[in-house]
Amino acid sequence: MDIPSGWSHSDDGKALLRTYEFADFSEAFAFLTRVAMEAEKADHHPEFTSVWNKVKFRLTSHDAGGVTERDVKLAKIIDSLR
Ligand SMILES: C[C@H](O)[C@H](O)[C@H]1CNC2=NC(N)=NC(=O)C2=N1
Repeated sequence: MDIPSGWSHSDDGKALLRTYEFADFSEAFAFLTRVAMEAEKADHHPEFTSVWNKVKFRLTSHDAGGVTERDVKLAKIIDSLR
């Protein structure tokens, strides 16, 4: 499966990973808010961790137990919101 550039597969192959860095926490959180609204629309939700100016995503399809086209689509949406 082709994945968008900037994303990688987790070691177990079950998720797509990407870390974004921002100027500060406020920028990072504003980005997360945009992602949250689009994830709701897509009915596909990212796992994420946030530490000050960095946001790390892990995309997987729980029902399928791995990466599907829904994750690839969400990755592209997230990229478009950066
Ligand atoms: C019913 C609804 O479509 C499912 O629960 C969705 C919601 N969001 C989801 N998000 C993610 N990342 N994986 C899923 O399998 C998933 N399932």
